[in-house]
Amino acid sequence: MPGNQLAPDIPTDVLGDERAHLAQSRAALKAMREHAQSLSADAAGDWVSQQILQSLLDQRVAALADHPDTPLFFGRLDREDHDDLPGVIYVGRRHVHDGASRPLVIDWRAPVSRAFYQASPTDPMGVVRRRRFGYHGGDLTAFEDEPLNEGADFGPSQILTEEIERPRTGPMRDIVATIQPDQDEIVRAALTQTVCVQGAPGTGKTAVGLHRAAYLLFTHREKLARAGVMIVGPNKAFLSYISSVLPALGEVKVDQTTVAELLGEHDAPEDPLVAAVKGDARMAKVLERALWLHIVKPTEGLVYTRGVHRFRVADYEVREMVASLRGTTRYGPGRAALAQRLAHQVLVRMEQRGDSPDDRVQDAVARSKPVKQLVDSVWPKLTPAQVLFRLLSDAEFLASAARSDLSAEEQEALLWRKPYRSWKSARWSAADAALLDELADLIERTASIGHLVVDEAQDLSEMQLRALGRRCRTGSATVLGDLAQGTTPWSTRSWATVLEHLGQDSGEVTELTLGFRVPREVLDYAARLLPAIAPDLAPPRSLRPGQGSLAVRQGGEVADAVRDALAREGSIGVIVPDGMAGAVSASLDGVPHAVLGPDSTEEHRLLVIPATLAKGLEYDHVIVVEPADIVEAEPRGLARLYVVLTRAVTSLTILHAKPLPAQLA
Ligand SMILES: Nc1ncnc2c1ncn2[C@@H]1O[C@H](COP(=O)(O)OP(=O)(O)OP(=O)(O)O)[C@@H](O)[C@H]1O
Repeated sequence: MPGNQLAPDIPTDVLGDERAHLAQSRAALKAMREHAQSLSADAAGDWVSQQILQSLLDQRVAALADHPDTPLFFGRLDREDHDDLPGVIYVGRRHVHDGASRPLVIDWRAPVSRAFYQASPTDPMGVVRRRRFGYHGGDLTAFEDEPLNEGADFGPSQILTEEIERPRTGPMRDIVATIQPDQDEIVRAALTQTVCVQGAPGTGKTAVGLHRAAYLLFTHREKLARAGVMIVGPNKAFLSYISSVLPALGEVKVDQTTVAELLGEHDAPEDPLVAAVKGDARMAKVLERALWLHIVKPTEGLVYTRGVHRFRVADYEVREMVASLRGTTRYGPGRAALAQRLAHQVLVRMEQRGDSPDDRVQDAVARSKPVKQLVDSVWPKLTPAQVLFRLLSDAEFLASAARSDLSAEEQEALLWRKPYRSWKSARWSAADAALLDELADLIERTASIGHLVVDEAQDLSEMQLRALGRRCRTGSATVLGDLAQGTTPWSTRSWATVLEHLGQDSGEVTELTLGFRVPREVLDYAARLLPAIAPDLAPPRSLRPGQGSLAVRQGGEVADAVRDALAREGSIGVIVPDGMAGAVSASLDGVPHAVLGPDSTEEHRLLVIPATLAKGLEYDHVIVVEPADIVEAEPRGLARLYVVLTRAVTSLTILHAKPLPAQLA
């Protein structure tokens, strides 16, 4: 029996039977949806409960929508029959059952579906035969059978090959039908396990991160519905590119955001060297000291008057209270605690006089004017902006906060050349945003969510990682990235360091090594840059041979290369040095296209892409203009070029007038 069977030589009655099962499943899903629509929220007692129930019912109805352009299932397992589960299982995007609660399709995330991704001739996991379906629109068009009980290996799946060779149009699609065993391991790792994935370009890191979010939401629905799941990507254009994947998997309640959106959209320009100091984790200690330096040693006690009586708390007692609170609480709650302790001491005095005040009296004393005045003078109310403003404008204050943690040169670099007049008029940089966030957390605890997925994590500063780490302090994270694609002044060289600053030291580092995007010829060419940018990484491997996918032309015109690409199928990205975007766009006069911006969300078949925005994206045909200028433009220009050269799915054309960088020549 052949390992693979594909249309057109398949027995049509097999496909006919499978189509009948699909039709039956569709009808059952329709009935499930109609049933959900018929349920009323009126049963809930009060108005608020009715609204909540109605919203849950609406979500349920939306989740039961049938998408006519994808079939309800993409795989089938025929199992050895020695448990309670059905002998035949159809694996799809969601559960579907008939009127008698008999499962017709089982969610890909259910434990029993795992064998669809993991079973192999050496470990069949109770599966006799795995069937994968090919489809066009919503219709089944082919199938491929793998007998798993015969011990023989059956080469690469043609359905997978067709899926990854398919021309790309529009936003990223889910990969649920073709998740590979090593990817599946990551997707299904336990919720408590933080996973860090190092992977060469196109190995599916982003795809895996998104599917992991969907898997966790399914498996721990109740917990994560409460605690929340968040995806953090490099910019809005990237988020727009990945935005359809989770909704297609039925998950609509996941926050997808950028670091800038999360920490505050501050963008005052800044010297990269200054940004690098601000991004260093040593700043955490400096900020902590800067905040607590605002506490003033109490020199006076408290006098509280009630009627004709005066109650005193001596200055040394106030000093003791402040000393005992310092370091045991965050700054904000510390203020409230000091007020309560002062009030408590007043109550003790009242009791010593023979009064018997209750808790309400203590609260009233804590809120009274003399207590507030004393707390404000000793433990002043502060905002993050006030503290950072002082730190960046007052050399003496910076020196006392920095101690020996920052060198004199580093302190000098941190101080604003032209200080702002007040914290209210200060303009903050992206690096400042992480410092403000650190201070905010020192003042009041940041709430933690259940699970955080961080993409392109190699580009985050230590302080940004700390900011993200706080947001999953009591949860876990999926950290995705590629050390070779680090382009910021602070890009990391080690995942252990990333996990440490994220506060997830026990995270497990794993690697994806097989590329699904970039043709081998292109990937091998780009990998010539690796010894210069990430000498410790092994060269990436590609699943796709892609003969003839690479063209390097000296003196070629962009318009000609674009015309050739337009004659073929699929999307086209013209990636240019940032400064050339306008000129290249002008040279395409009359050819419909758009220039990608950091906030772009519309779709275009032909895009001009500034090199610094290309990260994470992919196009069928990529035209890279003037690599030497891309390298020249920034300190980690070679890494930027590596990113740019690895965006192509089908073809890469390089146009250059200047000599190519030595590594590529
Ligand atoms: N198992 C798979 N089956 C089909 N397609 C896949 C699979 N894994 C990844 N892909 C596809 O490969 C392409 C690259 O995936 P993805 O963008 O997730 O890679 P990445 O590792 O994040 O790349 P980069 O480092 O360049 O950002 C995407 O089109 C994705 O859909």
